[in-house]
Amino acid sequence: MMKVVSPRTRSDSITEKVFRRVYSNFNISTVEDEYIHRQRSSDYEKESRLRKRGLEEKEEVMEMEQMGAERIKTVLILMSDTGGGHRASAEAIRDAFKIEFGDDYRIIIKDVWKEYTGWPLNDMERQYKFMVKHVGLWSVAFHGTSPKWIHKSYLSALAAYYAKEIEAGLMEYKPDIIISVHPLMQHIPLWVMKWQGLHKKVIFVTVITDLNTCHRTWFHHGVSRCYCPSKEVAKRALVDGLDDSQIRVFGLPVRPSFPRTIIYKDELRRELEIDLNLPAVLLMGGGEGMGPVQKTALALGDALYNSRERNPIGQLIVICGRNKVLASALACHEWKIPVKVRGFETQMEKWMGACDCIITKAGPGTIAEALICGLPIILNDYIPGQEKGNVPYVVDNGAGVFTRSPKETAKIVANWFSNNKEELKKMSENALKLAQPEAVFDIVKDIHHLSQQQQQRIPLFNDFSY
Ligand SMILES: CCCCC/C=C\C/C=C\CCCCCCCC(=O)OC[C@H](CO[C@@H]1O[C@H](CO)[C@H](O)[C@H](O)[C@H]1O)OC(=O)CCCCCCC/C=C\C/C=C\CCCCC
Ligand SMILES: O=c1ccn([C@@H]2O[C@H](COP(=O)(O)OP(=O)(O)O)[C@@H](O)[C@H]2O)c(=O)[nH]1
Repeated sequence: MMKVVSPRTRSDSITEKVFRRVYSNFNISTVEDEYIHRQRSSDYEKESRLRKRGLEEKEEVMEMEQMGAERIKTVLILMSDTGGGHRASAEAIRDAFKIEFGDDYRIIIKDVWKEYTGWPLNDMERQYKFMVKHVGLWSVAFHGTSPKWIHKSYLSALAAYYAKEIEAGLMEYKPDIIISVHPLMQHIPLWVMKWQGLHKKVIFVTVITDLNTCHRTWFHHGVSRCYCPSKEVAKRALVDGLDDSQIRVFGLPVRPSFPRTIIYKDELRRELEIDLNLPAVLLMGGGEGMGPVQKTALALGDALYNSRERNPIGQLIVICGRNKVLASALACHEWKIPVKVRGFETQMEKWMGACDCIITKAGPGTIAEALICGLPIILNDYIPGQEKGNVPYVVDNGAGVFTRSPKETAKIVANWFSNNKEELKKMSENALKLAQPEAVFDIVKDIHHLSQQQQQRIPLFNDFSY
């Protein structure tokens, strides 16, 4: 069913603009029609090209295939700084590729939305921050966009509107492999690739960075692989219609510096100038320093001080991430116990390795890292929707507890550091059992395997297609 609109009827409304873009790009009315049309014509062109070339060219292809085996592959990782977790996972994948395959892969981490598109896609960070501050609003947006028809129509309109810009972004990097580590980076690039006839040549995989109650936009049927961090997420992927063959469960990708750093607590404490003898609690709130960090720090300042004996029973490290207001408020406070207040840290494995337990909102990245370091976790907050399921993931596996009360949190830590060291030890063991330190290596090895299979099927696409 084609609906062609005459240019004379065009107005400046957003809807019209979207359709105008679609028509002017492809001279066709609907997105679905566009797929079919583009696909058919590209298949037809491909077939006739192959027929024309004949045997002579087959030999040429074989020669190029041998050269291609040595060609450096380009991997484009799509992420957005909505929270700190997506970037951390992207960096983890980049570092693991480097460790496993040296210079065989060129890794580019990009927020293509920010660099190549306009509003609202290029402004997601700011809008997301606003929404999660007003949790009710985020909850409505998260659950309201869960039905497929809602998010698909919204995202397809954006894809059509920004098709040229995103195409330009892809052309600039000419990726052999695209890895999305963000829930909103499946549909649009896959549509654009389909329009270009690249979807069979470029490997597209999704690496999910939510541990349990993730948004349905993560599950796109057109991906070669959907890497799920847990069985719970894999079940959701199956229910959403992904095929078993697309799903792999390796764990959430954590920067290799976590599993590969040999941790000597004393050495780390010396390096970070932390007291060697007092137990230490790490307090944080994701990359943005979210959640009840300030109130909890103050409550810990009281609870970890033994006023009868006039000495501290523990020490506190607060990592405020990018929250400068929080960092300066805490730095001004007068503490009775040893306290370190830090901003955004790039070597989180060292801070975690130097501490005995952690208090954090239920961010999946921080949870996965803390598990690798064997840190018992007190979860003190979660973002509705994607982080809600992380609470039972930790608590039901005996790796931590959940409480929203800063006083209760401080009491638990004081208890762990004085009378209840056994519980702390048990939880640390459970955390290590739940940890998946090899996940990121398993993921990159599987992608490498996919890439080798692809090369056998469609040799050297990069030399023909871009
Ligand atoms: C019927 C009522 C619907 C009302 C909504 C109307 C319009 C859309 C407005 C908002 C879109 C809301 C998007 C919801 C889908 C989000 C999927 C999701 O899980 O997002 C999570 C990420 C953040 O990542 C998480 O961060 C956590 C920590 O902070 C943690 O680390 C976790 O692991 C991470 O997964 O959220 C986003 O990226 C949201 C960006 C939302 C930007 C909102 C502003 C709109 C701007 C652009 C719109 C672009 C796309 C919207 C697509 C809508 C369809 C899904
Ligand atoms: O100063 C900081 C604070 C946080 N992080 C990292 O940011 C990520 C936070 O991800 P998470 O999923 O926990 O929460 P988000 O920030 O996405 O809400 C984790 O990898 C943290 O180690 C970091 O590198 N430095």
